Amino acid sequence: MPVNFSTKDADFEAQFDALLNSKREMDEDVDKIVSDIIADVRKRGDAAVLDYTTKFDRLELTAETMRIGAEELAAAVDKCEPHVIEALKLAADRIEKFHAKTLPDNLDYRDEQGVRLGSRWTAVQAAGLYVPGGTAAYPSSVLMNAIPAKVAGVERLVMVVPTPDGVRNPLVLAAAHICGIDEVYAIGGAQAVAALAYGTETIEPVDKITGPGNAFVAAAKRRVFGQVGIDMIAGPSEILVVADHANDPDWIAMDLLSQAEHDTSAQSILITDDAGFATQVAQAVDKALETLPRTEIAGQSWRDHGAVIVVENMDEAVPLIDRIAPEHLELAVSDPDALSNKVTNAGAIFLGRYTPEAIGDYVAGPNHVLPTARSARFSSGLGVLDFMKRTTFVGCDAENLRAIGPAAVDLAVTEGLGAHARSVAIRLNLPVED
Ligand SMILES: NC(=O)c1ccc[n+]([C@@H]2O[C@H](COP(=O)([O-])OP(=O)(O)OC[C@H]3O[C@@H](n4cnc5c(N)ncnc54)[C@H](O)[C@@H]3O)[C@@H](O)[C@H]2O)c1
Ligand SMILES: N[C@H](CO)Cc1c[nH]c[nH+]1
Ligand SMILES: [Zn+2]
Repeated sequence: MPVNFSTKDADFEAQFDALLNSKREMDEDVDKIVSDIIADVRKRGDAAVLDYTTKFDRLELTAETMRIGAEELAAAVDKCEPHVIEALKLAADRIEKFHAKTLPDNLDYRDEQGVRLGSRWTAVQAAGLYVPGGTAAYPSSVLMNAIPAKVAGVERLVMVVPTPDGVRNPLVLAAAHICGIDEVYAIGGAQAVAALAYGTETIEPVDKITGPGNAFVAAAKRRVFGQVGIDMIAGPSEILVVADHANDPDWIAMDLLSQAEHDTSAQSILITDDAGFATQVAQAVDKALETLPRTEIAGQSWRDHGAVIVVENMDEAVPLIDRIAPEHLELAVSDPDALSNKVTNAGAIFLGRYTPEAIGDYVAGPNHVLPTARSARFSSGLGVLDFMKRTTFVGCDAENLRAIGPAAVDLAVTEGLGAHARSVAIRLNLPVED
């Protein structure tokens, strides 16, 4: 059974803290396994990647066959149902349009002293895109990774995707082809992240690794940060649904299960102001679980990590939402804007009874690669800016260097940095007193 408690309970704070601190992904065992895998890939390169692929994905590859060639990617389009390709293209188009609107502007101006100042955005040169594939194939995650990278102008896109038992999902490959990715490797988990970060004999390292994955992928991204950039920790999925009694319990149950079915470590939470409605939803979840294809995974996630919290009124929900900082926040209430405007920490917000989170997973337009494990307190969903970096520039001439330079000389002297002081003073014929 999921945990079920109310703000009226005397031990509410203790129960809420236990929920916040429950470890769903980053336990020490996972971190140890991942650090060993990364060290091994650094030492043995391709051989280690191939060994772990045999171990975890149960398939024998070679340095040559781990790459999925451009012809296979193109041929995959014909293996998919035309209406599904159309759906993929509709999704791609909407995602592209949304992300294009988020391209940043450069800055170039002269300030009051006439000093030229500005900043300029450029794309990272090579990006590694992690597409999950352990327990389900995620063609949508190909789009969500690749499209912002393309919009940003990344030159080299390298996609990795595990293919357990050697099963290559045609729609994943078709999505790569449609997005114009031509360097794809059939590898996953920590070994793929390590290969992208450090390189192997076959795979050139990248500058930035993005994309979602399970606990092993999330831990590996944490570990390689610094060697490469990462987008964020996009680990096992989460949903927090805030729903009043005016909802259909079956709808809300399915929304909770839509994220539970991703992973046994996924987390679904319901906050409601009606205890009777909470019971109806819990019953509806049990009923829905009988019909779902991934009932084992969804059921385990719901039992082990699910939670139902009853509040006295919806205003009480706001600080709880901010403390949970969910990946997805669904506001199934009559005035979603009123609640939404008060929330600070959430990866993505879904407004109103007719905006199920799943619409954002596929076709809405904003990215579905989102921060999990409370990291929405300080990070955002994947976007164009994740594939770009900002360079600032400054241009002085003799006149405006004379206006602002003496202050720099003074500050350099107080920091005891004589060469700094002199590199400015020498241009202005100023004396320096250390
Ligand atoms: N936060 C987001 O934005 C977002 C988006 C989509 C998916 N997801 C999450 O992505 C995840 C997909 O998980 P998945 O497992 O299906 O695919 P995955 O590709 O993330 O992981 C599969 C890989 O995990 C590694 N692995 C599995 N068991 C291991 C073990 N015992 N030791 C070491 N490595 C091991 C293997 O290398 C395997 O190839 C889910 O948790 C889902 O919730 C998150
Ligand atoms: N809900 C996931 C992000 O947590 C993304 C996804 C992909 N396919 C379906 N859903
Ligand atoms: Zn999903």
